[in-house]
Amino acid sequence: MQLSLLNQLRDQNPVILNISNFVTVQDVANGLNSLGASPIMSEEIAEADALVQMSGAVALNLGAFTKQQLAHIQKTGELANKYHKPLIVDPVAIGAVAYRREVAEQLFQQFQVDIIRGNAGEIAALAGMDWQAKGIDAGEGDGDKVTIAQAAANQHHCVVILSGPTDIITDGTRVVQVKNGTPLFQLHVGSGDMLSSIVAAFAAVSGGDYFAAAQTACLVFASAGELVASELPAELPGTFAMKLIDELHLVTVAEVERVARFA
Ligand SMILES: Nc1ncnc2c1ncn2[C@@H]1O[C@H](COP(=O)(O)OP(=O)(O)OP(=O)(O)O)[C@@H](O)[C@H]1O
Ligand SMILES: Cc1ncsc1CCO
Ligand SMILES: [Mg+2]
Repeated sequence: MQLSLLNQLRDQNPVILNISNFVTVQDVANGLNSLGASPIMSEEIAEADALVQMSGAVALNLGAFTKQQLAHIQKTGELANKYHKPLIVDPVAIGAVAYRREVAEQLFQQFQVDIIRGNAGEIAALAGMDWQAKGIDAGEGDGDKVTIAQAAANQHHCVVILSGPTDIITDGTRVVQVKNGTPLFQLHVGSGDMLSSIVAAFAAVSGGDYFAAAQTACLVFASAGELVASELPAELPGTFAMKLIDELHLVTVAEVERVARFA
């Protein structure tokens, strides 16, 4: 685990270009900003070239797009490849909506993604494995999640993060499991979207080691949430979300090391 990447991220303050969804865009921007990166969002294809060039990494969220926005998403992914910027995709709800899955598969033929971050329902869909996803949620399935994540990584030639109570990070061969977190994450819509953009921020400072970036991002984010939850007097989703933003700013390498549980 390369926790020194957290300090590098804060020192370098990389610009992270996000095509977000309209539901969680502000959480994504504030999560990145609070952690120590510099978010920029865009909905205009005419500025895509300039924005990709100035960015340290690009995060594409497939949460809620129109056909026009899809053209923008595709162009931005192609530009990330052209300018050799780390490219992260969050394939929201592709396990539940066939149209989204087809769109995602078409996009993955237009550009090479470096890291895909999704829940079990989304990653199972990518791997072509049986799973009952439910809307944006992971849903139910009895397949082995490590096998599913490895299959998705091998099929898409990238690092895959299958997030949930345990985050599984794999490049198809190597596997790391981050066991930190809190069920409160599930009570805040956009926890996954925040994680995906934070993965991009770590990728920006990783020197091309996307497996290390993905692990460290998962550990820092889940540990921050766990630290917040441990101080709350009850299950308070609104307070959790607010304090998570605070904790992303405050959390230190030493604090993450103290609570870290991974294998
Ligand atoms: N039951 C849980 N216990 C501990 N941590 C959890 C739990 N569920 C999710 N997490 C954490 O929540 C974060 C987001 O992952 P999750 O799999 O919920 O994303 P998601 O389903 O895409 O969320 P959304 O689409 O609602 O934003 C990760 O850091 C993950 O470790
Ligand atoms: C609720 C919701 N619907 C489309 S995107 C989104 C936020 C989670 O990505
Ligand atoms: Mg999600």
